[in-house]
Amino acid sequence: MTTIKPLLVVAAALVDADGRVLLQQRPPGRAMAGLWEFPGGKVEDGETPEAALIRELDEELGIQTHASCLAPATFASEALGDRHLLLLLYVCRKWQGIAHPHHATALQWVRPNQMYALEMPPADLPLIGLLDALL
Ligand SMILES: Nc1nc2c([nH]c(=O)n2[C@@H]2O[C@H](COP(=O)(O)OP(=O)(O)OP(=O)(O)O)[C@@H](O)[C@H]2O)c(=O)[nH]1
Repeated sequence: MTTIKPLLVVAAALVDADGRVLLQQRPPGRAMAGLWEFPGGKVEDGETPEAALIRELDEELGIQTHASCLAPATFASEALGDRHLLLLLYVCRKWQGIAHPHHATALQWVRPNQMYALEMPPADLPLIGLLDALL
């Protein structure tokens, strides 16, 4: 029997005062290059999901937030190569600093209904309608 190891990833829908959400574009030379994704990344051993997301937001965007500002919103479950991706999506409306693309090719602020026109990872597609209904 094949054993499938889950891959735990956390990501944030950072929402601004106008209800727009921050997406970042994956850089060239990596899996899913050019696609637009929510900032975040893998949860490392010994980390809580919230600590991982706070770390990733600082590393990727240079913004700081707190676990109390991360509201669990929804999740995605999708085959990813020989792993199975479980992506926990949080909504965050409060942070310090201005987001800059430290790793991404570009950033953009979009309303959820504008995401349908963007190329996003397959796991993210079911999240669009859920975010649209939630925000
Ligand atoms: N951050 C983020 N990752 C996503 C999204 N959707 C999605 O399928 N993923 C996948 O979840 C994993 C995120 O981990 P990561 O960003 O640390 O992984 P990576 O492969 O880019 O970096 P690595 O060099 O650390 O392995 C990637 O396989 C990525 O393709 C999303 O909206 N945001």
